Amino acid sequence: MVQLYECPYPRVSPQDKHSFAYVTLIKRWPTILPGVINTVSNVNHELHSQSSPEAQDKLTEGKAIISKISALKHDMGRNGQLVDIENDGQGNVDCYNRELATFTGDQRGWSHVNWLFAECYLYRRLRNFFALTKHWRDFDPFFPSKAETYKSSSAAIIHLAKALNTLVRRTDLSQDFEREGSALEIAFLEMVQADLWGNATDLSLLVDLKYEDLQKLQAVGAAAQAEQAKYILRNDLPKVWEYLKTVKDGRLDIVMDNAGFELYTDFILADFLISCTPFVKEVVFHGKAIPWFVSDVLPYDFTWAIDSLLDVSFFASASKPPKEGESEELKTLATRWKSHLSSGKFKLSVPLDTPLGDAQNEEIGGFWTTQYSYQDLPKVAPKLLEELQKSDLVLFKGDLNYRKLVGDAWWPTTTPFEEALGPLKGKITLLSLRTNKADTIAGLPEGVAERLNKEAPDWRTSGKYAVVSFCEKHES
Ligand SMILES: O=P(O)(O)OC[C@H]1O[C@](O)(CO)[C@@H](O)[C@@H]1O
Repeated sequence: MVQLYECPYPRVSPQDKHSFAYVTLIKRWPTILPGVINTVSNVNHELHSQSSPEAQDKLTEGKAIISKISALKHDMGRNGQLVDIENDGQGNVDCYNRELATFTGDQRGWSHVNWLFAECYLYRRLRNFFALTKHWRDFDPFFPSKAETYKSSSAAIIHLAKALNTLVRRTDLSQDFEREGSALEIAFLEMVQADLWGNATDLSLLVDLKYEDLQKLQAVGAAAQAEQAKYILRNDLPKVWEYLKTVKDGRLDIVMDNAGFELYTDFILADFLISCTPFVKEVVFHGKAIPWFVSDVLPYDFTWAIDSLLDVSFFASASKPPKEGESEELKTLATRWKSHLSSGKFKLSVPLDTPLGDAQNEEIGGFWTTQYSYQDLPKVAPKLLEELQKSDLVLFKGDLNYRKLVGDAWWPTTTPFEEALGPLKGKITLLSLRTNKADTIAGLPEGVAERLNKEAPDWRTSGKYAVVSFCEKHES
């Protein structure tokens, strides 16, 4: 077995009752799992009225999925042990089972196990229940909620479409970009911040999200951005800008997080860099192979997000539907993105029509749904590393990616971010855009954690604060 990186600090676990891991175990998973049961039950309900043998077969399988999920939830609640994942032919089973075998006694119980491992295992286990069936293999139980939240984001979507289309129409934008405070620099900062705060819309956290909350989270526009900049606890964007100015016609990779609005902001940033700057000529997007942490991007979500912008009926039923002319803005944007896809300027790292679960069988598409921290990426996924090394900048979106970058450990908060990357440090040029939704954090200036512990005790997990962390590749 590969020798994994040994973190000098303990990994977060629900054993610590003050941790967000504990809150997840006792409150969040017990909400997410019944949500999946509901979605399956709704489909089952429809099937009851259909008499075909196929429908009846599907119904029987649906009932079996529901009982497996209920048993899993029950196990969690009584500190049962994590059990081996059954082989379903979809990859990554061995890596989970191998690591699980190294946990002894208490370590294997839901209340004690390493949190990062347990969460990844949970989504792989859920996938297993569907993958083992004939009729539910392509079913994403989180799709309805992803689609609903995307629709509710119409106001911010329209705002950003107008803003980007205006920038793309400007012919003078990249003139004089070397100058401090140039128009291009200001636009860049705005687009990156939209992408950063796009990560605040996370369905796994916002299970009871109300429409008004969503609007607040998605506040966009220069004034809102300036206001929100106060909440960025470490901000490497000036360094990123200096670095980007040295890149010409480069490649950006985005290790995506959530579908819907966050994905939309990823597209916005990617398109801005391609259409308005000389720095980037292609963007490679990396998604997940299986339904993951509720709202992560699957191959289907990727194209669906663009197609929905072209489907006038989709946003027509939103609480803030597009006004006159605004559908045209969405159409202009989506048509440009489609042409980026056909010209190869936008690329998904796996074929666009990859069925659910299939990408798990390969290192490039499957690594993101393993349990591994990215500190172990060089050892565990050397081919993926080689691929990422072709990129001028690898952008990691969101909280889970951040947790994996720093191994989800209790680092002292002032530990340099580079150091927390362990063996990944210096292997690729990377930028992490993360709104804080879990305890682990590194790279903060002295005194920040102490101040916030008094002023805003939930600063590590509320999603209101953020960190923007950059680390350059060292030539070897
Ligand atoms: O979508 P993101 O930003 O990766 O966040 C995922 C969320 O789920 C968690 O993993 C907890 O379940 C947190 O780390 C985070 O709040």
